[in-house]
Amino acid sequence: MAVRIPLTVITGPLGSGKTTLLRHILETFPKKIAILMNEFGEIAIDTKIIQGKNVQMADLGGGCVCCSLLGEFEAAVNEIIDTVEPDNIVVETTGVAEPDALVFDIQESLHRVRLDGVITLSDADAMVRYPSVGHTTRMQIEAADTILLNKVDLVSQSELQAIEKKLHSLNETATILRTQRGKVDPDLLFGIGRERVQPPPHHVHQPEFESFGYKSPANFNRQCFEEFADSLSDVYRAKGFVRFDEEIYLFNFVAGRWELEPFTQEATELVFIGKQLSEKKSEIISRLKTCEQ
Ligand SMILES: Nc1nc2c(ncn2[C@@H]2O[C@H](COP(=O)(O)OP(=O)(O)OP(=O)(O)O)[C@@H](O)[C@H]2O)c(=O)[nH]1
Repeated sequence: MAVRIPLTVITGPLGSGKTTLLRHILETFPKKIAILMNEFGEIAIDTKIIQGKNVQMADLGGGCVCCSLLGEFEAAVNEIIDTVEPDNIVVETTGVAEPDALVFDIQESLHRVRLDGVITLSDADAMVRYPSVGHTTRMQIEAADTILLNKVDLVSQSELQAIEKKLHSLNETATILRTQRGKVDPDLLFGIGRERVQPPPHHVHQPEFESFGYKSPANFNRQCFEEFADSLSDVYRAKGFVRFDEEIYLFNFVAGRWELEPFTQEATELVFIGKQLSEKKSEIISRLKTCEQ
């Protein structure tokens, strides 16, 4: 029988640092990695962030691999194995995904891969600012073999200890590693050899978040856009690319904190994610449009 290719699932809440971790892995891990991404939102941003880094990618589109895309997922795994023969496969789930159905499906139905491990990112900053752990986040923590307690730069030592205690109470067996911007020795993430068998999931998962996208050929006024970002209180997560004065930046917004990073990309395209967002969509877009020049 052919050797099964190790597959690693990366999960964790919206904006916790999954794509940042992937960028770090691609810079530091010497093996041939193939990446499957499942994004929430109609415009695929993460795929574009990772593209061009000499890696084979497959994008599972804007749905949730945990519920509706299992057939598509299996086909994508088979295709990536046939075309690139990777040493390792990494799946980045959406932040709203509960990984149990995915883990079950990988173990039950995907005979060409072996689930090596589940890595769950935990957002230290969000855990301090929003201490109640929601259902999806709890499922992500429970599924983990390794938990990366990320964004340690944004919280105090005593807060970190309290979060670690909480994580340990939800998952006694996972290894917890503190990270800043996902910087961890990749050898600690691969070769876990998970043995825990996932029972069949029972729930019907309905993401409570909504999203919308916005594309524009315009140049944006930077100061106006920064004021817009400061006022995005109805949105939990926003990401994408924005053009100021002929230069494009990667925009990342998580729970009120935001960053801009110079990035090579074609045009402005942004995704906004939040609860009950459809009610606020037109107001958010009209505020954004005032920054077009
Ligand atoms: N201060 C700080 N910021 C971080 C750290 N890790 C990630 N970030 C920032 O957090 C934001 C979100 O990071 P991403 O890696 O895009 O998060 P994600 O989990 O892939 O997001 P989704 O795919 O939308 O769920 C970006 O602005 C990152 O630069 C960290 O350790 N410290």
